Amino acid sequence: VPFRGELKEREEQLLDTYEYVIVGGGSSGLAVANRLSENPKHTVLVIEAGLVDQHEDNVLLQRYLGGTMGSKYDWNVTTVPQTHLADRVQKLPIGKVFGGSSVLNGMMFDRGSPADYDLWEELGNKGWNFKELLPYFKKSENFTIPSTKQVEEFGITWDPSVHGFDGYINSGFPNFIYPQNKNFQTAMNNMGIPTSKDMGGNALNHYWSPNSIEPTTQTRSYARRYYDLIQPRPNLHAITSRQVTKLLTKETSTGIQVIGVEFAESKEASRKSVIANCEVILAAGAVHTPQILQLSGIGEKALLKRLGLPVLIDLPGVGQNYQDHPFASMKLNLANVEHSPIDLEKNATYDAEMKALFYSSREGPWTAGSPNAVAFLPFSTFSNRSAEFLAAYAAQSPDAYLRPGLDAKVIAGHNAQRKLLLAALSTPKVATMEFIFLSGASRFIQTPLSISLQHSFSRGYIEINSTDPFTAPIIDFRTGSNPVDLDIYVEALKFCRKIVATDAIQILQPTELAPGPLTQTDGDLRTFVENTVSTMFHPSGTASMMKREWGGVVDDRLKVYGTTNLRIVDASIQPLIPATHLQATIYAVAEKAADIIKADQS
Ligand SMILES: Cc1cc2nc3c(=O)[nH]c(=O)nc-3n(C[C@H](O)[C@H](O)[C@H](O)COP(=O)(O)OP(=O)(O)OC[C@H]3O[C@@H](n4cnc5c(N)ncnc54)[C@H](O)[C@@H]3O)c2cc1C
Repeated sequence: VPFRGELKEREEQLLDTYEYVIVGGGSSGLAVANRLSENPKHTVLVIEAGLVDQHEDNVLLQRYLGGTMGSKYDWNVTTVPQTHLADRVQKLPIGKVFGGSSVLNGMMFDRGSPADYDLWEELGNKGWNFKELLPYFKKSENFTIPSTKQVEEFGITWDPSVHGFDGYINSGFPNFIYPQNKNFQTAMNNMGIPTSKDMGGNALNHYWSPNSIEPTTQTRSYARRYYDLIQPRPNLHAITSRQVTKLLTKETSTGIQVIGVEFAESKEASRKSVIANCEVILAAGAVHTPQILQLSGIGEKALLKRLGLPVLIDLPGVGQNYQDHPFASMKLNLANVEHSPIDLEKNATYDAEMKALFYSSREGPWTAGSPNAVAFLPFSTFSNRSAEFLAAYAAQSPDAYLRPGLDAKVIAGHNAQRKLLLAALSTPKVATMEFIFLSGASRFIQTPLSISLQHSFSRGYIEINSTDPFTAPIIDFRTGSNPVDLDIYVEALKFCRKIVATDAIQILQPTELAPGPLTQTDGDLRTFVENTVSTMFHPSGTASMMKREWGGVVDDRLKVYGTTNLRIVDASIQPLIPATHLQATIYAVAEKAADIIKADQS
């Protein structure tokens, strides 16, 4: 697909000034760039640090899902050793490529429950609730209804009123779904857990999760479509392989004005700059947006002073409130399944046959890879000790397990979050854990039944440790720093065993490989969790939309406090991570952000 905006190769081809300069051509950045450049009078520049993908198989095909992690399209960053996870260092794949993490992601395309987004409004952000986000979920989406065969075989249902049908990102089910996914649904239903008609308006209990997949080619549908599919727009420019190194600012009577950005091709290359007449928009993702702010003198005063940076705006919340969905797995061998994705790796003849099938008809296992069978369960659904665990959180003092030395404002914000979370998690309206049946997905390990805590009380951070923009910031998830978080995994693992014990799964002849039959006590299961939990790749929350006195970084117009014209539109702004995979929410937020920016301009 040819580029429809103008992709520039050299700085000399850029204009000196643009109306809008967007930092980061990732999932949110390309969506916002598209919408802002709809007005031909508005010149828009996207600056992206990474390369442009070449439609390689490991980018486009579900068969090779996960194959870009660790590649040249990944920032390849790691955390500091995680104290509460047996001191393990964690890899954090994030996209360094035009399209950002949407190029790398696992293609699950779902939403949180309405109550998840309503929490954002309850935190004081007017207009940020599910009802007001729904039109933007729809605007970003082009949903393909399931085939008659899938409806008949799997009983997939859907609600057209919650989907969009002409947005840029395709969503739908792959042409092939492994039959054993149905066993997971039956197991859930037999345990009294219903199947949601459609996760779009009710992402709770068991549901069939769509993928971000293009229906005709059965390939990845990703943020590049916001760029590739538009008619030529001479007012939309993009430059890649250029890293923004800092914001250029000036003080005005109404606050700090960001007049442009500085960028460079490499650490050694000379710094270039470009001017923004209207606004600079940060879309660099939850790791790099706080890094850019801190490098530019916007962040916690003590940090900036320690590094000898000017303190333009003392905003202690920058880089704090890091949230993710930590992830653990029970591994199973299923002796009685016809096929699982691991067979593609193990059996070259079978793989070749399935490849031929894919290229002749876009059918078969090469179209599958991303999970479709999931359950997002409220706490009391999977544990009869939910009240006890929530009481344990409630009994903690607000700062008990936060990072030592945190600013009082950030602690106050966390306290506000925990009060809302404690109320929400005691209802059936918000999920505490995701359970994913990966027999139809993972091609690397034997069928995992994965679990992921959706609303950790632990909080991590992103913090520069150098004034060199080419040095990665410190990434500390602080997973499990609140011990109750890890205790909940033990409950979830025990529930996994109940799922496995159902007739619907027993018929598949499962053998538990990990944690394994010898790991039975709560203490041993907890040790297993500490030794195996990793990230689900959902960094968020590090420049949160919250009140300034709560450590917020942006207001509900997504404007950075203390600035006149700096917005943030990426995963950093989510004050509380919703119980879902993040991409659909990222696109919806970006669509809404574009409308906010347009409205404030006129
Ligand atoms: C491996 C993986 C699997 C995932 N699986 C799923 C899934 O199955 N389903 C789902 O819903 N979500 C999934 N996610 C999460 C989802 O893809 C992300 O939450 C989302 O894409 C983040 O969007 P963003 O706009 O915040 O950041 P990104 O899309 O990461 O965009 C940020 C962009 O900014 C660029 N950038 C950063 N710093 C600079 C700088 N200084 N100068 C210029 N450019 C810069 C980056 O290179 C990048 O292109 C996954 C993510 C990963 C990494």
